[in-house]
Amino acid sequence: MQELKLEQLTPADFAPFGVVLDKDLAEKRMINEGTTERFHALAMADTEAEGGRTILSLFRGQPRVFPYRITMMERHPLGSQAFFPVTNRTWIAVVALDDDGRPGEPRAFRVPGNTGLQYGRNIWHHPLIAVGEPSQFLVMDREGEGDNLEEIGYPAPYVITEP
Ligand SMILES: NC(=O)N[C@@H](O)C(=O)O
Ligand code: NI
Repeated sequence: MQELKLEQLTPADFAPFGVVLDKDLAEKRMINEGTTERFHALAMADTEAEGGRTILSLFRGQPRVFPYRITMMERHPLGSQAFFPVTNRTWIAVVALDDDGRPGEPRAFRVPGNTGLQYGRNIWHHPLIAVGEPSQFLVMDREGEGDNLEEIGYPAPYVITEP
């Protein structure tokens, strides 16, 4: 079993996999007579393939138990998937580039509780990894026809020793 080290998240490091949803990276607009700051267009959903449409859901993830084994990855061939934490708690994202139709070497990022991520369409990622306590996330992804979930196991598991 190979140890998967947690990396600090940077937009550049995450760029091959998707977009970091961070208000400080967004265009800020003052609206509503100056009473509201609009952090505009953190991401653009990519959900229209094969007649899909964008939906917004709420996930409540139970915390994973560590050491946590990464034994599989998934991807959504027809749409992007964005997670934004509602409960301000650090979480973990595990992603991988494609290697001839299978997930390549995974990378694990520690994500601050005030930061979200959008996985690009067809990007390998591990299902939600909540840490410490049940954690809620707004999730923007695709509803529609077609098979939008592909899951593949790793021949040998990776392990995240501690969050
Ligand atoms: N299954 C589901 O809706 N969630 C996963 O895609 C995930 O990435 O957590
Ligand atoms: Ni997913």
